[in-house]
Amino acid sequence: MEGVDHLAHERNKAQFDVAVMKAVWAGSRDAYELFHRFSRLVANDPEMFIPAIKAQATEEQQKQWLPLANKMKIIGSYTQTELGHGSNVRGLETTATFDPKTDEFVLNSPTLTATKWWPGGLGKIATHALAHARLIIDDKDYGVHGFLVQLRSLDDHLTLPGITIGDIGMKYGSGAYNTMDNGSLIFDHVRIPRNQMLMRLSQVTREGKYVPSNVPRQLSYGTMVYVRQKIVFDASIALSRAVCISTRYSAVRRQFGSHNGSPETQVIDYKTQQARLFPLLASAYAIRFVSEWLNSFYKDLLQRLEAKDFSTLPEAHACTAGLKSITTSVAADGIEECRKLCGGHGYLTSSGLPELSAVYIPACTYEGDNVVMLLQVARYLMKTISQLKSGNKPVGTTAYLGRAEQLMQYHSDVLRAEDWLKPNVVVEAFEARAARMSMACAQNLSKFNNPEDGFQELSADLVEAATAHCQLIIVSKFIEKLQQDIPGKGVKEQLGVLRSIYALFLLHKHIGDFLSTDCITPKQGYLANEQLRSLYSQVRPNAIALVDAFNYTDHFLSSVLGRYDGNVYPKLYEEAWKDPLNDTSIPDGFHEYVQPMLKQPLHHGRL
Ligand SMILES: CCCCC/C=C\C/C=C\C/C=C\C/C=C\CCCC(=O)SCCNC(=O)CCNC(=O)[C@H](O)C(C)(C)COP(=O)(O)OP(=O)(O)OC[C@H]1O[C@@H](n2cnc3c(N)ncnc32)[C@H](O)[C@@H]1OP(=O)(O)O
Ligand SMILES: Cc1cc2nc3c(=O)[nH]c(=O)nc-3n(C[C@H](O)[C@H](O)[C@H](O)COP(=O)(O)OP(=O)(O)OC[C@H]3O[C@@H](n4cnc5c(N)ncnc54)[C@H](O)[C@@H]3O)c2cc1C
Repeated sequence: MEGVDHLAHERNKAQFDVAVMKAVWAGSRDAYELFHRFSRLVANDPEMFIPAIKAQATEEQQKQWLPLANKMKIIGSYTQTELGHGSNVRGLETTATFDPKTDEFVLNSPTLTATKWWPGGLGKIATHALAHARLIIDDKDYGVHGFLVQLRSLDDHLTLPGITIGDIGMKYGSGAYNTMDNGSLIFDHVRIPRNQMLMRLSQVTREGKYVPSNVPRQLSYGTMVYVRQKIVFDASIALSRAVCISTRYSAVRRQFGSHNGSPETQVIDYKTQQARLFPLLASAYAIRFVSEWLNSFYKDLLQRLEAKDFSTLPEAHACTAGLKSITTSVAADGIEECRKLCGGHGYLTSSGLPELSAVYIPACTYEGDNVVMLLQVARYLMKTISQLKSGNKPVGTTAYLGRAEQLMQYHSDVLRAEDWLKPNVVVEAFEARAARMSMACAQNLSKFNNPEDGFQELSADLVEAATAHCQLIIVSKFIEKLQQDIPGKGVKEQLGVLRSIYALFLLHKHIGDFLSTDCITPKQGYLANEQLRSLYSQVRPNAIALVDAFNYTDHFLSSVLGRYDGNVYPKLYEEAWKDPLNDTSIPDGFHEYVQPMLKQPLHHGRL
């Protein structure tokens, strides 16, 4: 019935202050501004064009271009990827050749594979591109740099001479990503003034002299680092949306278990449902907290860069690349799991889950393919280990590698299931697993004469070691979050349950790593799983309140299964009748195509 809260009985079970949990989830205000930018972003993506100008343009260039971009007087596209290269930025083929006679750069797409391909906004709407091209001066190739190129007239929006632009066509399913005009672009000797090369990091003088950057060349990749840390926050939004829908529906849905006319069992009470759903609930909170930490780490990096302090740049790259990879994979797989947790109705568009999945899953690819990103983390870990011998003391997220020798001797001292609730016990196990996996890779790498051959040969193991490292970061940041002062009845306790679920679920899922590295015994692994089951029972009465704390409106969730009031069946039915197919009883085409078949005379009893 309208106006009745069908989940009130669930909400009354909450053992914590939901208002406080809402505040803990919301975290810093800018997270929500970001979210609203994200919802605009899928329709357009000036959000990369502007950060890129800030990162790569001189003050003077920023003064010229930022006001135009901020006021949408020009619409920009971050135009880096090509038909033939996306991951390998240093392999991009578009050229920007300096012409000293006219003090211009000539942009050209020398091959088909040099066609710019995928940039958001490029297909129909962008008037300007921040195009990444190989700087060529006197036939010398100086590598990839950024250039501002006008693509379309600001009067009639027609493409300018030498510019061929198109949309790259429909993408995965009918998802909302098809509202994004990812485009293609071919340059045919397009001339731009020299001052439209972004020259904050390196310059080209009027005489055509190349002035190399006096800061790490990787700063030119700064926008990607910025977006990757944003994407981690985005993963917490996407996963929490799906978890909210599937948790509420799991409390509404009843199937089997009726005795003597009693109501059937709520599917949320099945242990298998809990074992699939509650780790995702815990992961949503874990990703949110690690995104908060990463954002503050990134802001600290920016301050350091202002002071020409590049000391945390390598770690920032490794953390943004690795956490982007891990969290988008967890979120994408989690959204699909949430669809399955809703049974048949999860496959309806009106559940909101197919659309969420279709829009979200490219996050595993854009801003860096997830495997390529983990390989970057692996490079960083191997480099960190190689420097141990020279006495280099790792700090920050690799500090545990400074204790590698000790961790190589580690054996968990867990005796009882509840020992796994102790944060230090969990962190030690995760540190030992990550350290041993990385040390084993380093050990194997040392057997190769050519380190690059070794890296390629061992890349699958290296990806697993990088994954273990990133999972350790997320577990550690969840633990650190709970060391903060968090008010509110039962809030910290509930978050503690989620923290333990997150960690022990990972331990159970990756039990092979923990056993093969001899960090824990099979018995200790068994106790962890025992503890996990007990934790699910502790979350159960709070599940609805924990997803209410995401504070999502029904409009935002756009899901009949995830409605706040749990009034699912009438709304499912109502939603179905909105389908145009139900405007008529007899479907189009029946009389032309189906009825003649039905009317065919029977021959000897056969059609
Ligand atoms: C924008 C969002 C704003 C807010 C919006 C709201 C919410 C946001 C949420 C989500 C966003 C939503 C939607 C976004 C939608 C679409 C956006 C997608 C747009 C794109 O999709 S846009 C193209 C992205 N396309 C890539 O993502 C290419 C990936 N490919 C690379 O990134 C490089 O190709 C790499 C790194 C693989 C190899 O690069 P390479 O060959 O040059 O380097 P190499 O491996 O040789 O390493 C040499 C030394 O450089 C260091 N190093 C490398 N990279 C560094 C970095 N970034 N910072 C610092 N150091 C770095 C290494 O660690 C090493 O260090 P060392 O020497 O010490 O070992
Ligand atoms: C929805 C969407 C929006 C996008 N928006 C933009 C945008 O606005 N601007 C822009 O410039 N680009 C954009 N892109 C492009 C995106 O950044 C690239 O697709 C992404 O970086 C992956 O590169 P790729 O396509 O070359 O993948 P590839 O690298 O070709 O990946 C193919 C396979 O090769 C593997 N692989 C590649 N290299 C290695 C290696 N060294 N070792 C092991 N395995 C490897 C990968 O893991 C993957 O399995 C967008 C893409 C999508 C899907």
